[in-house]
Amino acid sequence: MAGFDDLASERSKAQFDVEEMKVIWAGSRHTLEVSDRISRLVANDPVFRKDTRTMLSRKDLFKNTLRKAAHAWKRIIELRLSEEEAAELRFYVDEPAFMDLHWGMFIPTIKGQGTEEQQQKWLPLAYKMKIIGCYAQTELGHGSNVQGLETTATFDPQTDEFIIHSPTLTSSKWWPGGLGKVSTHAVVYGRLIIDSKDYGVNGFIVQLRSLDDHLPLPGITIGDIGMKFGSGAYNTMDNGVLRFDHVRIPRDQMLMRVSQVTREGKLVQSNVPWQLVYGTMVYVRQKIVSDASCALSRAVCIATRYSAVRRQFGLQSNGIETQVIDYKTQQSRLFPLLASAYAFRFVGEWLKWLYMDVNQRLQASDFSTLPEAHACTAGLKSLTTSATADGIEECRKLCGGHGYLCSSGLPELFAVYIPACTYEGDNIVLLLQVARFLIKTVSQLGSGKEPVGTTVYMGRVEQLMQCHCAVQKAEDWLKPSVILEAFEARSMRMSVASAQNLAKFDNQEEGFLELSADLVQAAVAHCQLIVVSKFIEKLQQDIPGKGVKGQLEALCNIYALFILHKHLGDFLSTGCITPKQASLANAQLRSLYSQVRPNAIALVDAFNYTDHYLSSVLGRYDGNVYPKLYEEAWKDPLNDSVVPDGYQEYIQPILKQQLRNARL
Ligand SMILES: CC(C)(COP(=O)(O)OP(=O)(O)OC[C@H]1O[C@@H](n2cnc3c(N)ncnc32)[C@H](O)[C@@H]1OP(=O)(O)O)[C@@H](O)C(=O)NCCC(=O)NCCSC(=O)/C=C/CC(=O)O
Ligand SMILES: Cc1cc2nc3c(=O)[nH]c(=O)nc-3n(C[C@H](O)[C@H](O)[C@H](O)COP(=O)(O)OP(=O)(O)OC[C@H]3O[C@@H](n4cnc5c(N)ncnc54)[C@H](O)[C@@H]3O)c2cc1C
Repeated sequence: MAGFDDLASERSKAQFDVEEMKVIWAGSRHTLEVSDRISRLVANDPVFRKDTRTMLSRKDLFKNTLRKAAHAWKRIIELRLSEEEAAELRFYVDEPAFMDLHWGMFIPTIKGQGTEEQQQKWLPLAYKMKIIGCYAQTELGHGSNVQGLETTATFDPQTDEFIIHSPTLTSSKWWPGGLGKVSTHAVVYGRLIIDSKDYGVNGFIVQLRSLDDHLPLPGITIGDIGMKFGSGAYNTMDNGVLRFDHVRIPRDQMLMRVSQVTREGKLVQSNVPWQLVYGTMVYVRQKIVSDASCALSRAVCIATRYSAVRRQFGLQSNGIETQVIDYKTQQSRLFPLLASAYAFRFVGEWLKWLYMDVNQRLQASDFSTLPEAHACTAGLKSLTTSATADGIEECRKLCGGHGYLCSSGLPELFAVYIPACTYEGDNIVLLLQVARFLIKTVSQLGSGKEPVGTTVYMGRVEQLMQCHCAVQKAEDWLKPSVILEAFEARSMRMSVASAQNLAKFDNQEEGFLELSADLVQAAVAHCQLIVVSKFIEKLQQDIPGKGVKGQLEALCNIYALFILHKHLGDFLSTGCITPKQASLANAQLRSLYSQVRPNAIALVDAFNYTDHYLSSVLGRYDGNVYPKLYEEAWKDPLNDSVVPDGYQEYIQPILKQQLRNARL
C-alpha cells in the first residue's frame, strides 16, 4: 500500500547508521535514552492526548491544559523523575502552560538575581510547587524598552517595605505567561524609587493571589489578556494583565544580588554588573535556540515523510506517479531546512556550553565574557527563530493542500511557534544589540584590545578585507576553509562598511538609527558565520557510526551554500566571491541535494520523534497517510450530524426561495 511501502523502501536505502545519528542528534547516549523513554511514557498516557485541541473552546482548552499540567506533576512525583527527566516530560507534553514560566523563568530569576538567603527562602517553595511563579516584566506600553518600564517600587522607610504601584494604564503588566489565571507569585520588574530618586529597573518577588482561595490579594487587579493567534496553539497559556494599587511587600523581596537596599534606605551596589538584572533573558534566549531546532526538525520531519508518500504527475513504467520528494524544486526547498535543523541543533549545543561557561565565570567574579554571551544569545535567538518560523510555513506549503489541515499538525505548530520571533526580545531589536557589539569590536581593532570568542576572526581584518575566494571548480566549495573564509570576509566587510558609514555622522546615535537596516544585515552575517563555524567545528569531533560523518558533512555544506545562495547580494557586493564562483556554488548545492535524497527519510527518523509528539497525520512514522486523513475528517464535530445545525433557519429558506421572495 502507498505510504507503508514508500517509507519502508526509503528506509532501506539509507547509507548511514540511523541509531548512531540519533545519538548525535540527542547529544549523548544518555540524553537519547532519557528522551526516548520519556517521550514514549507521554505518548502512551491518554491524559496527554492532543488530537482534539484545535476544536475546543478557550475555556475547555485551558481547563484541559490545567488537567494535563496537574497530571504531569503527579507523574513526576510518583515516578520520582530527576530534574532532567521532568523537563523532558514537560517538553513532550507539548503544550504551552504556566509551568513553562514557573520552571523556565521564575525559578531561574531567583537563582540568578536572588541572594543566598533569598534563594534559601524561595527556591524550596518553588521546587515543591507550593507557590507558582511567573515573570512579569513587559507592560502594555513597554516591552522592548525595559528601561522604559513605568511600574514603581517605592521604598517606605517607616515600614521597611516597598510599595508596588501601577501609575498609568500603560504601566499595566501585559503578556506574562501564567499570570492571567494561575500564578500565585511573580517576579515583577519595576523602577526602584528611594527618597523620590529613581534608581532604574529591578526585580521584586510579589505575591499575587491567596494561597487559600486563589483570589487576588488586596490592591491587585489581574486577568487574562484574551485569545491569541490560531486555534489551540498558544491559547493554552494564560498570558495576563496585572495592575497594582499601592501593594506593599517586605524589603527583602527585592532581588538583591545586583544591588541592595538597606534598612536605612541606602542603595548599595555589589560588584556584579547591573546588566545581570537582564540575566534571565540571556538564559532563556540560549534555550530558545535549542528549541528552534526542535520545532524546525518537527516540521521538516512531517514534510519529508509526506513528500516521500505523496505522488504527483510523471507516470513511471510501473504506472505509478513520481514521489514529490524527487522533484528538484521540492528538494531545493526542503533540504536546506533539514540542514538548518541540524545546524541549529549544533549551534544550540555550543550556546548551552557558552552559557554554562559564562555562569561559572560569573560565580568567580569574572564578567569579561558577558558582553559576548549577550550578543551571541541575542543574535542566535533572532536568527534561528526567524528561520524556524519561515521554515515551518515553507513545510506547510511543501505539503500542498493537506498541509493546511489542522490534522497535518503544521498550522498549530506555526501558530504556537511564531511568537518566538517576538518574545524574549523582538528579533530586530536583538539584532541591533548584536550590531552595537560588532561596531564596538571594530572600533577597538588596532587599539591593542584583541577580539575574543566569536569575533576572533576580526583580528585578521587586513587579510579578510583583501582576500580573494580560491574556488575554481564546484567541488572546491566542499572545503571547510573555503566556506569559512567566504563567510568571515563577508561578515568582516559588512561590519567595517557599517562602522565607516557610522563614522560619517557627528552624532553616533543618530547615525545608528539612520543605518539600522544595514546594521541588522551585518549582524545577520555575523550570526550566520557563527552557525556555519560551529557546524564545521562539530565535524572535527570524533563522529562514530557508518556514514554518519559523511551525511553531516553534506548537511553542513548544504546549510552554508544555501545561505550563500540566499544572501548572494552580500557576497557579491562585498567582493568576497565572483559571479562565476556563485554559480559553481549553486551547481555544488544541486549535487549535494542528490547526495542527501536517498537518506532524507533516515535523516528525519534520527530525530526519534514519536507520532504523539509530531501530532501529524502527514508525518506518521508508518506513512499510512490517506486512510488516516480520511478517518480524521469524520471526527470533526461538524460531521456529528449529517444535516448541520442551522439548516432550517438559514439553508432551507434559501433553497425554498423564501428569502428571494421576501426581497422582491
Ligand atoms: C533592548 C535592550 C537590551 C536595551 O537595553 P538598555 O539597557 O535600554 O540599553 P542598551 O542597549 O544601551 O544596553 C546597555 C548595555 O547593556 C548590555 N546588555 C543589554 N542586555 C544585556 C543582557 N541581557 N546581558 C548582558 N548585557 C546586556 C548592552 O550590550 C549594553 O552594553 P554596553 O557595553 O554597550 O553599554 C533591553 O531593553 C531588552 O533586553 N529588551 C528586550 C526585552 C525582552 O526580551 N523581554 C522579554 C520579556 S520575558 C518574555 O518575553 C517571556 C516569554 C515567554 C517564554 O519565553 O516562554
Ligand atoms: C506569546 C508571548 C508571550 C510572552 N510572555 C511574556 C512573559 O512571560 N513575560 C513578559 O514580561 N513578557 C512576555 N511577553 C512580552 C514580550 O517579551 C514582548 O512582546 C517583546 O519583548 C517585544 O516587545 P513589544 O511587544 O514591546 O514590541 P515593540 O517593541 O512594541 O515592537 C513593535 C515593532 O517595533 C520595532 N522596534 C521596537 N524598538 C525598535 C528599535 N529600537 N529599533 C527598531 N525597531 C524597533 C520592532 O522590531 C517591532 O517591529 C510575551 C509576548 C508574547 C507574544
